[in-house]
Formats: sequence, C-alpha cells, structure tokens
Amino acid sequence: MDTEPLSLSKSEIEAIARRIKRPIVLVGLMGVGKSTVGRKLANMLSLDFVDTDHEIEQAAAMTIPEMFEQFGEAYFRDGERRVLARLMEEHHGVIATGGGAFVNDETREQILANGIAVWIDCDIDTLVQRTARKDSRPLLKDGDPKEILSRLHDERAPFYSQAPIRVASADGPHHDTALAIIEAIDRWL
Ligand SMILES: Nc1ncnc2c1ncn2[C@@H]1O[C@H](COP(=O)(O)OP(=O)(O)O)[C@@H](O)[C@H]1O
Ligand SMILES: O=C(O)C1=C[C@@H](OP(=O)(O)O)[C@@H](O)[C@H](O)C1
Ligand SMILES: [Mg+2]
Repeated sequence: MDTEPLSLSKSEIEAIARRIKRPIVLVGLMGVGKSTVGRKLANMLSLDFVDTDHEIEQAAAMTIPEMFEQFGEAYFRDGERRVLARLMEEHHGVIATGGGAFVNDETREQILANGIAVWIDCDIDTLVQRTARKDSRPLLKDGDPKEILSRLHDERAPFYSQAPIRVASADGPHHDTALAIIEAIDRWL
C-alpha cells in the first residue's frame, strides 16, 4: 500500500500526465536529485525514465570516472551533447541530465525548444552532504567540494535559470520533491 501523503490524488496526477506532451528534462547541480527524484517522478506519472549519465556510460562501455581519467572532460562533454540530442529525439517521458549538460548552448536550446526544463535547486550544504555519499563525481575530487559546488552554482545559475520551471529540492522523501515538480508543471502548462 502507498502510505505516502499526497496533496494530489492519483486521478489528478493522471490528468496532469495526459497534458504533458513533451519530455520533462531535469537540470541542476550535482546532488539536487535529478537521477533519483527523476525516476520517482516518472513512476508517479507512468512515464518512462532515462538518465544521460547512464546512457553515456552504456555507449562508452565505461564509467564516468574512467572516462574523465582516460580521455578527459572534453571527451565526456562531447558524448553528453550527442546522447542528449538522441534522447530528445526519442521522445522519452522524463530525462535526468548530468549537472553540466544544460550549460552547452546546443543542448540547452534543444531542451528549451522541445522539452519541459525543470531546474531543481538546493542549498550548497545539503549538496555537499548528498554528493559525499558516492565517489562517482570526478569534478568534486580535485579540491574542497563545498568550494567547487559554490563556484559551479555561480557559473551555472545563469543557464539553469533559463528553465521555465524551478523547484526546491525538499530534504524529505523523494516523493515530496517529485510531487512539487508535478504541481509546478501543472501550474505552468
Ligand atoms: N529530495 C531529496 N531528499 C533527500 N535526498 C535526496 C533528494 N534528492 C536526492 N537525494 C539524495 O541525494 C543523492 C544524490 O541524488 P541524485 O539523484 O543522484 O542527484 P543528481 O542526479 O542530481 O546528481 C542521493 O543519495 C539521493 O538519494
Ligand atoms: O555537474 C557536472 O558537470 C557533472 C554531473 C554529474 O551528474 P549528476 O549531476 O547527476 O551528479 C556527471 O554528469 C558528471 O560527473 C559531471
Ligand atoms: Mg544524476
């Protein structure tokens, strides 16, 4: 039984899902919840879910840390741009991007033109705690994660803020942030 509190009924969520005609594309810094909240969001809306980082790893047959290590960030960014273009053409339901994807002009223009971009935003201290749980983010390895995340926030906020929808990542169940996204999309549609 689903015991999570809902401020929208199942049938209300279904009605909103029927009005969503474009992929929901989640953007924002590392740790805001694009991958985990995205999966939950897709599940709640009965839409399919893809994650660009996962797709890049599949295509390259190696992990992101391995890719950065062996070929450098530029190689990863090129793969990221190409994978995003393919995923946008495939008409998925929910797409979680990697934190740097929306900074690329071509990628951002394609997402803004053909998707529903949602910026998930969160305070830096929470992101430091969340990203410390996993060793999979090469950009956070060379220095103090708080300084790096703060710098990336300042550099990327002008891009993220071009997304028409902005939602705060609540520090509770993923369900709550997913629901906040559904409510924000409902208001925006
Ligand atoms: N809204 C949230 N509330 C609590 N924990 C969260 C939330 N969003 C993400 N997390 C946790 O933070 C970590 C990073 O989340 P993830 O979805 O991988 O972020 P991203 O893909 O944006 O880098 C994971 O451990 C995840 O469970
Ligand atoms: O912000 C970034 O530049 C990156 C974010 C990561 O994804 P998440 O945002 O899902 O952690 C991943 O794409 C790569 O490590 C680079
Ligand atoms: Mg992710």
